[in-house]
Amino acid sequence: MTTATPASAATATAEGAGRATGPSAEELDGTDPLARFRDRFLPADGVVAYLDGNSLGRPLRQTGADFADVVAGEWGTRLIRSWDERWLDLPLGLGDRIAASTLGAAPGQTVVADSTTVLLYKMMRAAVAARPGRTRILMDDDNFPTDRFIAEGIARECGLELQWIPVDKAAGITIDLIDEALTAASGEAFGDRVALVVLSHVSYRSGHLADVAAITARVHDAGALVLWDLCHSAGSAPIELDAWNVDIAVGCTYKYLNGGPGSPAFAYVASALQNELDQPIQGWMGASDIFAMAEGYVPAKGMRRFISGTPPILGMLPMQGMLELIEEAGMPAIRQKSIALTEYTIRIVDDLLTPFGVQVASPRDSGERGSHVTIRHPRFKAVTAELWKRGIIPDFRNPDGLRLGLSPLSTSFGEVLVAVEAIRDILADTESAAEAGPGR
Ligand SMILES: Cc1ncc(COP(=O)(O)O)c(C=O)c1O
Ligand SMILES: Nc1ccccc1C(=O)C[C@H](N)C(=O)O
Repeated sequence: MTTATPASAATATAEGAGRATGPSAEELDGTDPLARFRDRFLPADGVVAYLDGNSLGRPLRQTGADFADVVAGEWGTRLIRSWDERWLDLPLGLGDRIAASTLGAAPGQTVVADSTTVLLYKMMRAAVAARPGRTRILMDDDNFPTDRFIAEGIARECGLELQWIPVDKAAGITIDLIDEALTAASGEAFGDRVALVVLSHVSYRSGHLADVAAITARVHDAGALVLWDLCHSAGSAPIELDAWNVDIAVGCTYKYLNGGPGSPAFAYVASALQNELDQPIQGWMGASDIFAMAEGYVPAKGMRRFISGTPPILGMLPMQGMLELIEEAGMPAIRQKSIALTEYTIRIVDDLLTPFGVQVASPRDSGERGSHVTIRHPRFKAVTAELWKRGIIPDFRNPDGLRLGLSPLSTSFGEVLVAVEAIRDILADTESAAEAGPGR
């Protein structure tokens, strides 16, 4: 790694923001077929560039009015009657809508409920119980903390072993890694100790996009179930859960589905598997006859059984507005814009930041990349703090990763340029790291 002097950095600047090697941000914004959608989001005072939609998507302009309508109407006027008229069916109806527009899944396999964490718990517990006699959960060691922590807890609770799959930082989760892990978990037959494999479609750290179809097929060769975490792909990358033969998937709705802070998550269970899975938080809303007030729990047939208690109806509102935008734009165009944004980001990072020793941690092949680009530098914790002061909002992930989250419907190429130029300026200005700022 070579660290440039400010003088060589200035040379990079003089070359311009990638203009030598491709179209400028202005040109890209000018020809962006999805540019019109940006105006549908609420402007944020003092924010110059918002590059954290992979953590919290922006609200739509219409969201405030949508809330006011529901407070006055469905809640304020229809009151308790709204449960029968709409709300009881909303977790499944909205699930079907997310499934159709973003998950490549037929109706009746997706539900909206709980937080991602709670759904991960319910689904992992149900899955391991459906493979009795198998004693291992496999998970990549770079998975998001909540996934890892939930698996640790379930392993302890159920007397199972948690086998970590060591992720190759350069290549992400590959079929070879899965093969090796399943082979290591073989007794009489390939992978026969494994009950469940849990992986993320897009890595929260590096942005690697996993080959879900191929990996799922290999897990099935071992007779195990697979659970995919779709938090970083739902709404930004193509997903074909039915065609890929996925068993179970869970994802959050506050990133690229713009559901707002704490909006409920979704879970998908392939129809053939649904009645085989018994989830551990057996509340009345997932029972076969909700209002029977029965003595004992009998799970509902189908996806309703994965609901536990009263669903957070208000938290489901903003994502409904966002789904309209997604349906209007279509996932193929959204993916195209996502690729254009990440390609542009990598191009100008190469141009402007490589002279400072910045490295691109995300894959360079668009086919292997989700919708954020992670760049690395030892001083990025302090740089992120300074960016936030200037109204430029990416995020920082320990130990040295700065993530540039690119939301296809709300992010402009101009925002990326402003952010990367600011990173260059801060790196040029600061000699040493200041241990401060938002770090997680
Ligand atoms: C891959 C992944 N899983 C899970 C979560 C979060 O779970 P929860 O929505 O319960 O906080 C996140 C982000 O917060 C994530 O990136
Ligand atoms: N839900 C949050 C609440 C507070 C701060 C961050 C988050 C995130 O979503 C983090 C994200 N999952 C990540 O990939 O780091």
